[in-house]
Amino acid sequence: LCLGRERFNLFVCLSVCLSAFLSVYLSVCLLEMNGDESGESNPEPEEFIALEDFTGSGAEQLSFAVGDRILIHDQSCADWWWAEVEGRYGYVPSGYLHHPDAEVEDGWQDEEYFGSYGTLKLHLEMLSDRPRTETYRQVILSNSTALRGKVVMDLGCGTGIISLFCGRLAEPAAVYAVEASAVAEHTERLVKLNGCEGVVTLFKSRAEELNLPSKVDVLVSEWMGNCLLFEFMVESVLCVRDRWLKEGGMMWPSSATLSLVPCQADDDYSQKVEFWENLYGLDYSCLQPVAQEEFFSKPKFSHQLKPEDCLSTPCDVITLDMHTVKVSDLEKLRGEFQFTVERRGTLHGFSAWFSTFFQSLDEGGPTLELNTGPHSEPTHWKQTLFMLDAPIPVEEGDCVGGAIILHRNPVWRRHMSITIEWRKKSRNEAAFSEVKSKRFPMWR
Ligand SMILES: N=C(N)NCC[C@H]1O[C@@H](n2cnc3c(N)ncnc32)[C@H](O)[C@@H]1O
Repeated sequence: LCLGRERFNLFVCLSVCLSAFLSVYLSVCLLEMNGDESGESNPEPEEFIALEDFTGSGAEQLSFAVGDRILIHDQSCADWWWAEVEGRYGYVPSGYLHHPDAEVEDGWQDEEYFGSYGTLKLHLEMLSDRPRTETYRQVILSNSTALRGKVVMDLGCGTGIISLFCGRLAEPAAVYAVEASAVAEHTERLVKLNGCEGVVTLFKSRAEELNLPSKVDVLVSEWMGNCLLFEFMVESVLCVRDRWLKEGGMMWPSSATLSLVPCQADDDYSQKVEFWENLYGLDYSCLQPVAQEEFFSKPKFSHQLKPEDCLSTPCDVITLDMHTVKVSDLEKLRGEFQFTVERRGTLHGFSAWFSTFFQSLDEGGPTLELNTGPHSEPTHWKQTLFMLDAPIPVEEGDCVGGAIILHRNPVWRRHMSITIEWRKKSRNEAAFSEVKSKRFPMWR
């Protein structure tokens, strides 16, 4: 009986503890569930990055620019989230936002990027570009004496032509030729075929992952993309500069500028927009806005700007000093401009191009320049055309002011968007028009 009583007491004890545990557990679950529904479970807002500019409509929606940090307070609705941007509250479209921790399979798209350089196609285009290739040859030739005994790195050497110029036209102590794509297989043979194996060492590697025998005196690279920065290979150049260039070492190019000019583009406008006005006697004009969006929402690469289509004297809007510019500077670059229109015409848009400059290793020696603008011998880059949505008639003496903003894509790291802001003041008016702007993704 005694044993029975003890067992009974034990049973009662256990069941009381168990029911206490269950009621605590259930209340915690309920709290958590309730918390999620009312959104109170995450009192801390989550930070997202804006992938695109967004202009909100009405008081309820927030406007923001690509790259802005957006605090999200409530994601209960799928498409519109309650957000805060710099102290302002409102709804934002969730599709425009990217969570910094979300895995992007490969923001650098390296497989696709280096794959594109693994065959001869792009190297043929670059090597066929005489102004480009001859400029680098002249840089090596005019610095051949000063290069004696120096250690040079050729970053992104491709088939190795700049390294071979060094080996054949100068007497450097060593040339480190660095190439990450499959074209490096051919570079090895080219170095031997041209008798440079004694001085040129090939590194088949991404430059950022290099382990070199020594630092270098000169870092030479042909890294420029459309609109100067597209591909953002320049980031690799700056990372290698910071890691492997000796104090006081030389960067070739030493500096780079982006130039801009307001321009006419009659052919582009007539072939892409006016074309729809009267088609075999039929009215297709309702397609003009569709054509505008399809053909003019992105920049036009390889545009051949004719000098007579320039409405003003071009101006340099952005300059990079390759010895001092930082990778973080590349996130957002802004350049202002103020053009005086030099002849009556139609402002269809703006054209951009770049120049690179190569300081001499000799004190006081000549700086060499590769200019890809409309007044120089055409290169494979040609120029980039940014078409506005509506042509603007202009007269001599009118003023076109504004800014160009290069915004690096926070997710797709080889891409950027270029926003052009502009306003016009006719020669007989005192005030400028309101500022208009258009954003051109290149390409994301
Ligand atoms: N726009 C250009 N001038 N592109 C040239 C790019 C050349 O450099 C190579 N390249 C680009 N980035 C890198 C890098 N980080 N490491 C090594 N090679 C590179 C690329 O494979 C191609 O051969």
